[in-house]
Amino acid sequence: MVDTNEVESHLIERYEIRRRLGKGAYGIVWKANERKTGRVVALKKIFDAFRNPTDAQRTFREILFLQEFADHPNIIKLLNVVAAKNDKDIYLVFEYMETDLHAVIRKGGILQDAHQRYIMAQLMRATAFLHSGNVIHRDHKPSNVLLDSDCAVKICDFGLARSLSSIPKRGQGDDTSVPALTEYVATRWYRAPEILLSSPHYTKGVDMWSLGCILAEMLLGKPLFPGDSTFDQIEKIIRVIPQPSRLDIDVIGSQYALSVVERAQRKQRVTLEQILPKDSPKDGIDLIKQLLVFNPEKRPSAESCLSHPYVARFNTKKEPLDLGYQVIPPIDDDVQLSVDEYRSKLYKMIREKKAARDLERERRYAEEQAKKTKKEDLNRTLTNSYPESGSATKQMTSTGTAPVYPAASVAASKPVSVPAPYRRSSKVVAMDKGEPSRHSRSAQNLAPHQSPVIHSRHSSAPLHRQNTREFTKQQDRLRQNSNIIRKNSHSNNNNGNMKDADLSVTGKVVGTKSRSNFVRTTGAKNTQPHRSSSGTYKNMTSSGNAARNTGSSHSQQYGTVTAKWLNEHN
Ligand SMILES: Nc1ncnc2c1ncn2[C@@H]1O[C@H](COP(=O)(O)OP(=O)(O)OP(=O)(O)O)[C@@H](O)[C@H]1O
Repeated sequence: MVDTNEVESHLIERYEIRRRLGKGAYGIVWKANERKTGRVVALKKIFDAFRNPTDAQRTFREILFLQEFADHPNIIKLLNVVAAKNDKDIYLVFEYMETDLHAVIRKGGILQDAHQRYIMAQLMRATAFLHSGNVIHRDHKPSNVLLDSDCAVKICDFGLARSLSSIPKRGQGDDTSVPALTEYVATRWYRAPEILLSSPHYTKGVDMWSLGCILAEMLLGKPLFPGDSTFDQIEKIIRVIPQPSRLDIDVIGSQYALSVVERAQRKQRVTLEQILPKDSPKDGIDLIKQLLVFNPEKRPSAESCLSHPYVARFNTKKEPLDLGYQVIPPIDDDVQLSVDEYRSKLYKMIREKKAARDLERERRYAEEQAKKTKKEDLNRTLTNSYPESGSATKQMTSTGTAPVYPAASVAASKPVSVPAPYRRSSKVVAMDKGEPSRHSRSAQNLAPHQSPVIHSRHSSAPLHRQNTREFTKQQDRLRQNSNIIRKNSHSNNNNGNMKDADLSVTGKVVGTKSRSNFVRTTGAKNTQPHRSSSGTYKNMTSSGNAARNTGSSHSQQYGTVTAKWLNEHN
């Protein structure tokens, strides 16, 4: 049973809440139906979105970047933003996805080699798109990789994303004159060494590192570097990756790096091949090795990874890889504004974006209408050029009919064509009608550009499964898994209060006592590092932010190596 008290009445009027999908550090996500259209959506309620400047900044970033990157098929689409009446909470309406990569990996035995490659290819494409806008996601991890039954990937959770345009780069200006590049509180297991070592320089390489960890996790079936403290994390990394040279260490510009790395090097080394399953694909291991190198400058870009043999087969080149401009946030990321400023800037940005979108829709509609009219006129002209059809000259003069501009809402309801293999929504409709083609695909036997199907959520599609017995088993497993995940999620989250201890088995961390101090309790995922609700860059000099930390040294527990830590451990 869904506790609809958690959702305000003006939302209930628009959305029928079906069930809870997950609960993250910042809110709850439900599956819902938009009453007007019947469309299935995911409704995320961000509790107290403007509780303090740090949370307000996170909310601002999440919405800003989601809006900027909405046009990529591998990035979750934000359909709507609805403010709560209390002016505190905020509701984000997303397209719905069935599960996430963390849940699928944890279940085990579901992803075949082709699925893994296809997932990586999509992650690379999404990341290349973000990077083309000069933005880093900074929180790539399996639970932020949403999946559907076609194995289509959409990355979510942009709360930590950051534009590089506002980040000082080496050699530009005096490092002491810019705000300290501060603690980075993303999930520890996927965190690049330079972040762990408090480098003041962030590059797109931080995302590439996380992608290497995700690929290794898919092959291994569990996290590659499940560090239980910052130093343990560094140690686990250093014993596996190639030894960094002095230059590699210097490159990240961290004053702690050399001593910490030297200390970590005392641990017995182990190779990736020894850790990963024996039947791991060679090209997959090669890609991981390229991504998991100490020096961020030596990691390949997302775009160049798409030519790597591990993913090249799934590089469809159908959707844009280049945003075409750099995203420069209207607010400097290094300056923290007041809660009210963030709120009013956010609402203004949403209004402006909406107006721009409506205009763009009208423009596109007008363009289509003009094309249609031209085509019709041409047809008429051709028909009339036969003697019995009348005068061609007469027809020619009728071209150029002024397009009719429809209301934006009408234009908005026009279907958007999405290139294969991302035509999930149209395929879902087709499947109900018994479309045979895509679902008879075996994961091993794919032609270039074909997507492997994980499972179908439509039990009424037997046609597609006749010659894919093993696949059917997988599909059932995933479906069951999905049900278990959702069920457990529901039963475990029976109290909608973010402040109560809770565990969602969708693999999301859920809040305990307060959002600034939350822990996982049991299970593999539960030992994952915690994220502070501040979840963003935090100025180390800011006492306000420090106060939100967990009491002990937050940076030691979740963030980066500090001078204090070094003193205590050397
Ligand atoms: N569009 C969606 N469709 C289906 N499920 C979703 C969708 N968005 C989120 N979820 C589910 O809800 C979970 C929490 O979502 P999300 O990561 O956005 O929340 P969060 O509070 O920012 O999480 P975190 O604790 O990682 O910061 C996801 O892991 C996923 O299982």
